Amino acid sequence: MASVAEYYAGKSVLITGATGFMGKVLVEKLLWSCPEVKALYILVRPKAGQSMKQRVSDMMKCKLFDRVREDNPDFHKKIIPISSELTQPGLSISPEDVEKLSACINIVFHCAATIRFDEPLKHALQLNVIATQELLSLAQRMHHLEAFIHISTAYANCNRKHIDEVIYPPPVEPKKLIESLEWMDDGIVQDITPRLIGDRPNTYTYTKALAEYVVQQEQDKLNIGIVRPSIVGASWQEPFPGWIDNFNGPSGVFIAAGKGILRTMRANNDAVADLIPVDMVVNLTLAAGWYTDLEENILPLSFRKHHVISSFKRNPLEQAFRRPNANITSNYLINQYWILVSHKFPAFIYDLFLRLCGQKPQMMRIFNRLHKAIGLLEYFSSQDWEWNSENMNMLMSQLTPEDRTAFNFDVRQLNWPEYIENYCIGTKKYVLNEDMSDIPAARQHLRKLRNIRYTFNTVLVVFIWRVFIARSQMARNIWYFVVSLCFKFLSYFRASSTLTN
Ligand SMILES: CCCCCCCCCCCCCCCC(=O)SCCNC(=O)CCNC(=O)[C@H](O)C(C)(C)COP(=O)(O)OP(=O)(O)OC[C@H]1O[C@@H](n2cnc3c(N)ncnc32)[C@H](O)[C@@H]1OP(=O)(O)O
Ligand SMILES: NC(=O)C1=CN([C@@H]2O[C@H](COP(=O)(O)OP(=O)(O)OC[C@H]3O[C@@H](n4cnc5c(N)ncnc54)[C@H](OP(=O)(O)O)[C@@H]3O)[C@@H](O)[C@H]2O)C=CC1
Repeated sequence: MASVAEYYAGKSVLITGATGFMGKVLVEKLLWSCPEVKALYILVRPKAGQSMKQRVSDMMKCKLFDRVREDNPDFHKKIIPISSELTQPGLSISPEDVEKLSACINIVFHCAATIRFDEPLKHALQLNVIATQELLSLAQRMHHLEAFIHISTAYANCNRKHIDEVIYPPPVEPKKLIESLEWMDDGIVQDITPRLIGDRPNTYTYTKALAEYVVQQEQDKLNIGIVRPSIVGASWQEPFPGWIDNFNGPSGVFIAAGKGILRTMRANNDAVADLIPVDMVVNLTLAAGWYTDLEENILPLSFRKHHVISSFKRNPLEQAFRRPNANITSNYLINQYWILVSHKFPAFIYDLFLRLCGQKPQMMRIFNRLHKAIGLLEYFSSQDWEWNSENMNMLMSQLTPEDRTAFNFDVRQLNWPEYIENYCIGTKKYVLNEDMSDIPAARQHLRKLRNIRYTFNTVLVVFIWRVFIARSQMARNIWYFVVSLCFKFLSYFRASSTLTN
């Protein structure tokens, strides 16, 4: 059997979602590790006033492509953008482009999706399900297609506790749902969405489950592979440690914790996050494409510990609101208590301070957004799942020793503390665009915050003393009782230590 790089040599690959987080890393890795790949056709839409060409050209200037650029300054010649809006009929690909793709594509990687948890059902269905159907129809017209790899999510079946490497029956027949939603206006769809998604937490996981079923329906006609990554995080090693470019999933949580905004979160302490580095997911995806005869190919990975706070204390973010420190609890009431004491109260005080300085209050607004985001993630951080991963182990065993290094997806090799440290540094450098040379100033800022906290606590104690103790006889009695008890304990301790000596 050919090595992975040999397999991709001379092949034309079609990628959807290439401008996204995972798509970019996939494009880079293909160019780097499979330099003989013939062409990468990427489906791109114009966005935010930028033309498709401009977007692709900006993407290729990104630091992510540094090593590829150094190795081959003409690498962009292999990337062929195809204009496509996936929510439009026929994916709005021109007839000429359809012809071109039908004639040359060997492998399809379908990464595009809406991953928002609050996406209206109609839109999530349009992009995650209908567009997948359209892409499968296009794939069937491709004369030389060898594999169709669909990126799903390990949470597509999160309504189950144990998830096997199978496609479960869909919650509803996708065709029927599409037909019924067609005539409904957005208001009605919004009203019935909770009933439709049932025991799934959001439209994302619901539509991803439907998409898997839609893909499976074509398994007799195409070589299908489905990859189910769990929570995709910053890169582990490639192209360099810590690459991340968005606030999704854990990244937003990490940043909020690093900025000292997030001080409490509801999570199951025994199963913090099923995190997997993006480069491992990409390696796995490329290996899945190489192993084309596979019927289903479902590959979840998991992670349980976080070292976020200590990492941010070593490498602080600029202008933190408070010192990083987060309480993780599975208890609803304790969490609500900390939200009040550590989120809302400091936000209120800070906004009051801003108002007094004649500025616009902003902290409450930031916390409201944070609570919305954390609330949406809570379902995933508070539960534990068991995933079967036999196919992943089997795939690993099929790789040559060289490929096991070049396309490594063995999560056991990860040094998690080191990975999380690089992840946190990555959020600082690539998401927030902060300079590493500012770290001494950021540390100084944290020291200042610590001193402010000490001063604040002292003032608070004196205040409580004045208000509650100094004015009430009963409080004074309790206070004297506590002090005398401490005094007696100290005397006893001193006497007994003298006796021992
Ligand atoms: C202490 C250690 C604990 C460790 C413990 C970790 C446990 C961590 C468990 C995670 C568990 C995940 C499980 C995923 C499982 C999948 O399958 S991964 C798929 C992941 N998908 C996501 O994560 C998407 C979730 N995000 C969303 O749905 C939406 O962003 C939200 C949360 C509803 C917010 O929507 P919104 O209010 O409309 O805001 P949005 O338009 O997204 O963003 C507005 C702006 O704020 C920025 N922004 C977004 N989020 C943030 C943020 N958190 N902070 C600052 N700015 C932000 C955006 O970049 C954007 O900037 P502009 O582009 O406007 O300049
Ligand atoms: N991130 C994660 O933690 C996880 C992700 N996944 C799956 O991995 C895949 C990739 O996720 P990720 O890279 O994080 O997502 P991103 O949101 O970063 O990327 C989504 C991609 O889809 C494209 N896209 C969205 N809407 C359209 C449209 N209407 N027409 C054309 N293209 C469109 C986006 O293009 P544009 O730039 O134009 O918006 C972008 O390239 C998804 O299928 C997701 O379900 C699975 C598990 C976890």
